[in-house]
Amino acid sequence: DDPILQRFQQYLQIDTSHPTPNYHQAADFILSQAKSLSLQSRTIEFVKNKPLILLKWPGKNPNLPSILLNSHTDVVPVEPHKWSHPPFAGEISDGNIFARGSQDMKCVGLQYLESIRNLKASNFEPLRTIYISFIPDEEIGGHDGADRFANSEVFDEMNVGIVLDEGLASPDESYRLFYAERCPMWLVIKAAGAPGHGAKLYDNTAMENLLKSVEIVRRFRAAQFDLVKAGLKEEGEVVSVNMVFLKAGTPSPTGFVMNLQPSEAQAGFDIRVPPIADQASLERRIAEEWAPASRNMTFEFKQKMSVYDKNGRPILTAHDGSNPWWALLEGAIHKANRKFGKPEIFPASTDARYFRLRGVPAIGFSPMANTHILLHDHNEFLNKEEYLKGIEVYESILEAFASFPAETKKDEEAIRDEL
Ligand code: MET
Ligand SMILES: [Zn+2]
Ligand SMILES: [Zn+2]
Repeated sequence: DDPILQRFQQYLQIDTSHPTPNYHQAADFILSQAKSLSLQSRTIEFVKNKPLILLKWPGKNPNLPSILLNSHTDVVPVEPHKWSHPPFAGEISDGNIFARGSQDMKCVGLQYLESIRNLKASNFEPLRTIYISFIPDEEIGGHDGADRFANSEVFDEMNVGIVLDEGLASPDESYRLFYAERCPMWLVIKAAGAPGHGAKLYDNTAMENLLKSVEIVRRFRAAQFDLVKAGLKEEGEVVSVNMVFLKAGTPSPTGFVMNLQPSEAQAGFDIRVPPIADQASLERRIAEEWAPASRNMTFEFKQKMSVYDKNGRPILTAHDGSNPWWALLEGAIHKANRKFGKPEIFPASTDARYFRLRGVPAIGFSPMANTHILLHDHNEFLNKEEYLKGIEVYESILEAFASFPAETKKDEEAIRDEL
């Protein structure tokens, strides 16, 4: 009956899973929390019925670039019957809190707020303004969420100097820190071919055309995976390709027509491309080898983002001496008696890329050590001690970030503009 855990459970109990996330209920909950914390709040609907909640804790020097703590309110769907605990109850069993979103990423959203609650209770006053955003639609690409937000006047006026966004759990004792992420390319390839009798052997059927491609894609996948298995590359440094659907056949009332070779077949792939990869050559490979017109194939992208910014530079956040926030973050984690690994490229995708694209440094971090990676999996859970420890860690981070005096280039510019 710890009120901190009860608040986390309350948030987890709101079903914000796609395709029908209950965003309004989540918004009401966040707003009630903001009220209890005396934070300023506003609700912005860049797209109707997709509220974004923006909270603000004003700093003593409002001219300094601010800190943005970002999280998404939506979660991926569940197959409830495959869960050992109901996915929207937030039940605690053996000290583990079970729910969709317990790792990805309702934990982080509420840890931000709980750390602010503690800092306020200790009379901490931030030098820099702290914003906390709760954003819709991350799990379906962020187009009506972070993309709109990062490109809005609201965002410009916030003068954000650093964004914190989600990371990944770590099975060992070291937290993981992310300076970049792979970009999604969701590819559908389609094969066409002459239909015919199920008993006839002939060339150029849709199924054969598709399977040749699937074989080629699988070879590429294996080669990339081998680099990781051999320890030559990290997970986030290779191109991942996974087949996520196969669709073909002529439906019948009892299943599929068995003596007819279909005239169309398609397959879908979730591809993730690191910012250090040659995306253009991958696209050529897709057009020439994975879906060649010569084999009666076509392709389309359901989602595609460039790994480069408008100047052709890979989208990443500096993690060397040129980015003082990185050292501050490491120092703050250290001060909270936790360890961290070397900077990584996030293997999936997050909203952070939209902020990085605007030239704002963004670090991916979810304070979950000693934790199985269960995001998007059945029985997602987070240990309650680990959750509580994360709150402490954010206190340490916010103390460091919000007290950071004017030393970055952007700070100097802000102060010069003011004079
Ligand atoms: N965060 C989700 C993922 O990585 C959605 C990203 S949008 C393509 O799958
Ligand atoms: Zn997430
Ligand atoms: Zn996710």
